[in-house]
Amino acid sequence: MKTLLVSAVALIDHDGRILLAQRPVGKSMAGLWEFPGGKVETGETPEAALIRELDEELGINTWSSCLAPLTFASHSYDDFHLLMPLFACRKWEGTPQPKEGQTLKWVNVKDLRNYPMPPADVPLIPVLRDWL
Ligand SMILES: Nc1nc2c([nH]c(=O)n2[C@@H]2O[C@H](COP(=O)(O)OP(=O)(O)OP(=O)(O)O)[C@@H](O)[C@H]2O)c(=O)[nH]1
Repeated sequence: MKTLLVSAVALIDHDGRILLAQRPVGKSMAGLWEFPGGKVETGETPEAALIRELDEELGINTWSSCLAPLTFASHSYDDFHLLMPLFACRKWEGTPQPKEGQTLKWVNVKDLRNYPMPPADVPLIPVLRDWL
């Protein structure tokens, strides 16, 4: 099975809330809440992929030095294996906007489990809770 490398980030605001994006209708796993990010392209570092995706999806800018490695997901879906580093980021430029039809929501860490997430993300929730 193919391993897909996806880079994702927990953006953390001044109140310690995390930004979740709801996958739009028409995509796989529509309606589920996920961390901003996306596929790492050939020749790209996970950090560069994330900086690019944050610009494309949310219209914000950040820097490699502001991306702290936090944890990762490793999960087999039916047709691929997902390997997803999760970074934490507290510093960016601009205000996140839903540029790709997503719904955005700032969520308190203790409320994360009320937002249905892709199966790969579920084990990440306690890590965030312990870490924040
Ligand atoms: N960005 C992001 N992707 C995730 C998370 N959890 C998770 O399983 N994924 C999966 O990782 C892949 C991310 O790729 P992507 O974001 O570039 O792809 P996409 O929205 O176009 O989805 P697609 O595969 O349906 O075309 C998707 O298959 C997505 O379902 C998460 O928390 N954040």
